[in-house]
Amino acid sequence: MSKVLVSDPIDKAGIDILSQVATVDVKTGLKPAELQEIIGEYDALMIRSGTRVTQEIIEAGTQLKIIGRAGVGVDNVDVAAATRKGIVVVNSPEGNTIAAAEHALAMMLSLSRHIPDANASVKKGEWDRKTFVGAEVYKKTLGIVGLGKIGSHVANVAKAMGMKLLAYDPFISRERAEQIGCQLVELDLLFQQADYITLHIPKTPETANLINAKTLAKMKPNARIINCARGGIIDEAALATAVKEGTIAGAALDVFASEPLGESELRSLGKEIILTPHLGASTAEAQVNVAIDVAEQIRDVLLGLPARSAVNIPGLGPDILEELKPYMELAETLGNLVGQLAGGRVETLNVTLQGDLATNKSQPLIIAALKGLLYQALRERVNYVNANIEAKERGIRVIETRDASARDYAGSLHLEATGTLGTHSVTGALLGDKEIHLTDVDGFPINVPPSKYMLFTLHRDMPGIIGKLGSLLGSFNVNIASMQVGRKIVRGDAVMALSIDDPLPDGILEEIKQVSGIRDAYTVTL
Ligand SMILES: NC(=O)c1ccc[n+]([C@@H]2O[C@H](COP(=O)([O-])OP(=O)(O)OC[C@H]3O[C@@H](n4cnc5c(N)ncnc54)[C@H](O)[C@@H]3O)[C@@H](O)[C@H]2O)c1
Ligand SMILES: O=C(O)CC[C@@H](O)C(=O)O
Repeated sequence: MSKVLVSDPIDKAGIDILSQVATVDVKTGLKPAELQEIIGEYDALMIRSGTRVTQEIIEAGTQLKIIGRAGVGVDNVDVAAATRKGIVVVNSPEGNTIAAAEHALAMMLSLSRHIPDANASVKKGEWDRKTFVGAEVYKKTLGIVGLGKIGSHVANVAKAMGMKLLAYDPFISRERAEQIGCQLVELDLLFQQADYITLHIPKTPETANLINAKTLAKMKPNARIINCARGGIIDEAALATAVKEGTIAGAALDVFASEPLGESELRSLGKEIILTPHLGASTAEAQVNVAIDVAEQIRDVLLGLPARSAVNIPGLGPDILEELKPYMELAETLGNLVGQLAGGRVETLNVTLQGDLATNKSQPLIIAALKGLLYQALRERVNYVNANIEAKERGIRVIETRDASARDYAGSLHLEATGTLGTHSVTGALLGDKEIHLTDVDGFPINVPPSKYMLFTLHRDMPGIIGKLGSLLGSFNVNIASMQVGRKIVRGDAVMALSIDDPLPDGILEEIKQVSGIRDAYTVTL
């Protein structure tokens, strides 16, 4: 049975799902060295933001197949190191969207009405109504930096509260922003005009210290900043100075450059600053959502299925996966088959999406085809994560073609592999949207479902050849489950595809090649 380590507090709903397929150890609060010491025993690691999965941890995770982040941000995982080792990294892109958006809105209102300090004052026995006079958000301008999932929900609620919305997000269209009720503006204008600025962007080299002494100086003296996104987007020292000097009116931070927050000037400031300990995702609902979302993906990967929100498998979102999953299996089978027919070292793989498939996303199919192609060389070490990298390292050139006019089947996939021993091609389609069929081998039309053990011959279409081959296989006690001949012209060249019950015994392939009329023979295991 597989073993899963859960190293941060995760809702029981997730643990229950993992327990269906694995032994689950929950060990929270491990020091990096302790995690490094034990990670080698585990097939999967499930974390929240508390565990840092560094390159050292990944190197020590010799059995690791998947790292599941119960949340959005994977900045506490060395994704590049995981990718190099073929470890899938999954997250829950939407499970805590509402929780994080509501936390940002709560921060905005708390800042405006000084709720945390007023509450603390009453609890101390005071009744001070003068110090805590606030400001309304109604008719004020909210500047949203990052109009993704969380930013959009914040916009919807803020609009209902009567706020005017400005947004800065270079990756979304003006139309999309307008749909959400936001005016898309340049960052400087947002800084100059907003009464409230809320950050909903990832931390990247472009966004690190986006809020600094220079940008703070552009803001209005009544401006308040909310950061429930990522620490390090705000220069904390510059922010503390700006609040102390009245350059801006206040800030509410849920995330910090270094967590847990250590010694910080921010702690010494008054009601203008609100600090929470990375609570954006901490609602009962969000924790159930992210735990289930990620645990299901870990379960699937441990069962050999693809994950729906893998961050290191390019182009494979949940919607795409749902649609393309059967075709990915087709691509992988064809890749495995053509790799074995080609033998030797494959140098070029031509991937043609035919018929209805021509309008689909090709990247997941190419990855699956490469995974199949490299299986003979790498076995279980190749997966959807590292197939691309492994292919590049082996110098395999991938050429993608689309041919919507190919209409033999509604949608089919054609792979052609050229290598040191020549060129071979296979085509396959899905029958009834599910069942894989080989529809062409080396240009000869056939229609057979692939089976675990197969034998292909290239031969001259002439009387007696099938009988000779049958007798030869019989003499080696090889049972033929099915057989089909594909030919283009009568008595010309032909391909025979045989499904056999067991692998061919050693030496028989050479004897098959000696049969008069048989030009070549290939045995494959799928
Ligand atoms: N505090 C918490 O507990 C908590 C919880 C959930 C998410 N988060 C964080 O919130 C942030 C937003 O999450 P999301 O789910 O909305 O992500 P998302 O991917 O849906 O949205 C991010 C948006 O930022 C935009 N963006 C990227 N670079 C930008 C740049 N340089 N300038 C402006 N916009 C840029 C993107 O185009 C995208 O629209 C992430 O950093 C995430 O890790 C924090
Ligand atoms: O695990 C958490 O509580 C924080 C999650 C949050 O930062 C995220 O990126 O999803």
